[in-house]
Amino acid sequence: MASPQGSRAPLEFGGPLGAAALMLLLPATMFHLLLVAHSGPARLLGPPPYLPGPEVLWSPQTLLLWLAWLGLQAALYLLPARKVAEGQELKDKSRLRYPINGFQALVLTALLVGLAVSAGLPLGALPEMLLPLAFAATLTAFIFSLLLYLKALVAPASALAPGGNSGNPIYDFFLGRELNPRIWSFDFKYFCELRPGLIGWVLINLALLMQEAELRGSPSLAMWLVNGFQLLYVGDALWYEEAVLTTMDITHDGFGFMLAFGDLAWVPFTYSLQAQFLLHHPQPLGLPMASVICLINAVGYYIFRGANSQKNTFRKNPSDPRVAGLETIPTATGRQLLVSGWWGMVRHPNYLGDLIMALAWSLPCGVSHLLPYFYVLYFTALLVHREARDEQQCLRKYGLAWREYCRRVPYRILPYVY
Ligand SMILES: NC(=O)C1=CN([C@@H]2O[C@H](COP(=O)(O)OP(=O)(O)OC[C@H]3O[C@@H](n4cnc5c(N)ncnc54)[C@H](OP(=O)(O)O)[C@@H]3O)[C@@H](O)[C@H]2O)C=CC1
Ligand SMILES: CC(C)CCC[C@@H](C)[C@H]1CC=C2C3=C(CC[C@@]21C)[C@@]1(C)CC[C@H](O)C[C@@H]1CC3
Repeated sequence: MASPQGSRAPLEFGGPLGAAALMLLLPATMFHLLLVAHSGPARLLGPPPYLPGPEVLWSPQTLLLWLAWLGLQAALYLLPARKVAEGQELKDKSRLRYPINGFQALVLTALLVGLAVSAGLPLGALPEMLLPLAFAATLTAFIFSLLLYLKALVAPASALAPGGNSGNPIYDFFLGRELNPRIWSFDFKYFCELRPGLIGWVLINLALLMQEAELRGSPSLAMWLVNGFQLLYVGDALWYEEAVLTTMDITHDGFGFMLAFGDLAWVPFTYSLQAQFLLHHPQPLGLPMASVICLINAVGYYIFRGANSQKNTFRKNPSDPRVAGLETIPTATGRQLLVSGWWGMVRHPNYLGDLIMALAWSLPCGVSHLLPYFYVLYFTALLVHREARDEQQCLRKYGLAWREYCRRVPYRILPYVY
């Protein structure tokens, strides 16, 4: 039996009360966004146009469709991978192995969807099903988190996450107790983080584009831009899938409601908000403005990819010629911290690039509504909070060396501002 050994870990997210509030607030926000996106006024801060009854939210066919989607992605996950990567060292000094076939899953999904559409599958009908689909995803996330919580009760103490084991059931259910819950080699957290939600997001975007084409004869330039930018982002995440193995979600956070809901429901149904908005609120966009927006996205992507690749290359092999010339700070753990290049500009250059891209995804929606800028606002809050969490973890890991890094690189995300 697992013992609640993590009571020493400081409570995050406002403790049990904060966790309980977030468990209500996050699904409520997601449904609010889905409802207002296709209402006439589309007011982010206004009331929803109506409160959906159970007949709108619940549909056994939609639940089956959602489960079939999860099943398809699980089957693609189990296909032979081009590479099997090792994760970070665990408490018991072992390392888990992960298949690297996410990009392959994206391509195979695209082929299957293409075949199904040419055989008459009405993909353009998907936008009408977003509410019941989001409900099915939320329900699945709740039940799944409950099963994960129960599974952790019989997990060995070495399998538990540093947080998420406070002894308070609400907090632990939210944060997740077990670090890498698996059945045989099937890793639930790694699977959920990158597959059903991320690929589902671009599929929803595509369905919205197709419905716009049905409604108006052809997709608008704004819709093309949003689809293109977000496909690039998802394709990039799956192409560089191995990098997710060093994120705090995989190495530090347990798998509980926060990540299960975030991965399965929040990502596909709220990250597609701009495309949902555009379907119901067409925006004129000329070529000059579209070019400026493409440039903003390109700058964001350049910083995001440059920073992530520089750190990943350095972590894999510090003597790689692409990073060997960079200045570093030694730490007591034997690892080094980069203090020049992208990581000498601010302490989280990858977040800066990500935020610039977030802005580029909203700009095609014009400036008449605040709603499509929800992602920028939410993402800024998420990254500021995430940066603070990472900072605490790095301070614990690297102590004085981290303080020295903060002295030499004083800004966190935005040079000279924050
Ligand atoms: N769209 C979305 O919803 C989200 C997107 N993201 C994106 O995912 C990506 C990964 O983000 P995230 O996991 O938060 O964190 P990072 O990729 O920024 O990783 C942080 C880790 O990098 C290492 N590190 C920090 N500073 C240095 C340095 N100077 N030199 C070398 N190593 C350093 C430390 O780990 P160590 O030393 O152990 O290697 C630290 O814990 C980002 O691009 C982010 O923008 C993240 C969250 C949500
Ligand atoms: C529901 C809450 C508000 C919190 C949910 C957080 C999750 C949505 C995010 C936590 C970390 C994530 C990462 C990504 C997607 C969003 C979640 C799952 C990426 C896969 C996005 C693409 C990047 O290239 C890598 C990211 C890793 C972290």
